[in-house]
Amino acid sequence: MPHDFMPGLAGVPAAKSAISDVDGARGVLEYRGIRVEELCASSSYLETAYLLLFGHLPSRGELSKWTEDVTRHRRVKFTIIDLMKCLPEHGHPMDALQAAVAALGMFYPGRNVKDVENNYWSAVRLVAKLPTIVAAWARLRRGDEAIPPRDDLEFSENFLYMMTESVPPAVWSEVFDDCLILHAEHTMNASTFTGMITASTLADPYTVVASSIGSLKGPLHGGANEEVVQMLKEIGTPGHAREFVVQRLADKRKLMGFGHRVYKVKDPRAVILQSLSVKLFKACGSSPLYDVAVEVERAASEHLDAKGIYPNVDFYSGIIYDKMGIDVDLFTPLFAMARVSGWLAHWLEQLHENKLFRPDQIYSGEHNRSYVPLNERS
Ligand SMILES: CC(=O)SCCNC(=O)CCNC(=O)[C@H](O)C(C)(C)COP(=O)(O)OP(=O)(O)OC[C@H]1O[C@@H](n2cnc3c(N)ncnc32)[C@H](O)[C@@H]1OP(=O)(O)O
Ligand SMILES: O=C([O-])CC(=O)C(=O)O
Repeated sequence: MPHDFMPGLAGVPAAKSAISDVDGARGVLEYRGIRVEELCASSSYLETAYLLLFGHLPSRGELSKWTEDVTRHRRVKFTIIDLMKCLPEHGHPMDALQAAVAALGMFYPGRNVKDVENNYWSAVRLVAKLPTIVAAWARLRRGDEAIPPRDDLEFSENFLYMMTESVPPAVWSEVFDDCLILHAEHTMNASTFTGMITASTLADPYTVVASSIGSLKGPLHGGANEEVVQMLKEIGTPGHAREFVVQRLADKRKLMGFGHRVYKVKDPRAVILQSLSVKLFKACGSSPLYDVAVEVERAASEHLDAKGIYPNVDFYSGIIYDKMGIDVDLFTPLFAMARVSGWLAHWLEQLHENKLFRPDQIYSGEHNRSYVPLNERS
């Protein structure tokens, strides 16, 4: 049967899902029907992860069990830390994260994905351990020891503590937790789709998440948050922003952190992240990067608004992380440790009615050619 070819599968539904929804024309993002603005105002990352994974807001008892389960599984085995110590310290943190997550799967039973109880514990472990791995790598590569998690600290507070060995100011944890909520899920994006393809073979969840991490790394997807801050640093001052934007577009190069396959207005997450950065600056002083970013957005709007290209989730997030002193190449791992709940939600959803992903192709090569022996080839 002939099919229309849609490059990048643009607009082609690849799954039915009740996890999240994007209205790209109005700039609305909902998780399980609840707008992200409301979740940032009232929920926590861990509660939102539960909502994504299990489909409903937890009762008090469910939330306390989930929080306790995740908290008790934050530690990673010393052999994982030893493995990370063997990786080259100049390597990209996304590669270290991918390797560590793939290795995690060798320690835990995950192969029988029909075992619902085991799937629950796999989700607990992955949500719990990714931050520990990210923070451990941030320290190990500088020659410092990894800091073990503290059970008395909440999820985001504990992550920032493991990065620095000091308990962060409350506003940092609040802002960071909202960042995690905003990065937790986003319908059929490339890394989620990658994970679903892997999951469709009934591979274990560690392998699913490791493959999603690989996909998130690329600069057209999660890797853009790192490139945005590099771009803002290169621009240097707000006064240079307009000239930079004009030149970049004249060179037919993309502005990082702008544009989206689905949103044709400013990404609602960029709107919230921008206000979160202002909240952070009120508490601990501004960032020159923010002033540059605002000018880039203003200059870009003169050229890109007409094409429906606006800031996406990656545009303002890095400014927040940079202000917290987090290294630029760790920004995409932060994205991954939030998105793991979305990846796993799609994994669990797909297991209910799994069908192996095996799309078709349109062959554009030749047929019936003869093999030419090596000594007869020109
Ligand atoms: C978490 C996330 O994944 S959010 C996305 C993060 N990625 C980035 O920020 C990287 C920069 N942005 C992009 O590369 C793109 O906007 C994408 C890949 C995100 C989505 O784009 P697609 O739907 O594939 O559209 P595509 O890349 O084909 O662009 C369509 C047109 O808009 C232009 N365009 C898209 N994004 C940008 C941009 N950031 N800057 C300038 N022009 C752009 C393209 O040049 C193209 O123009 P043309 O029609 O004149 O050739
Ligand atoms: O939906 C997409 O294509 C990319 C994105 O914004 C995300 O994954 O958060």
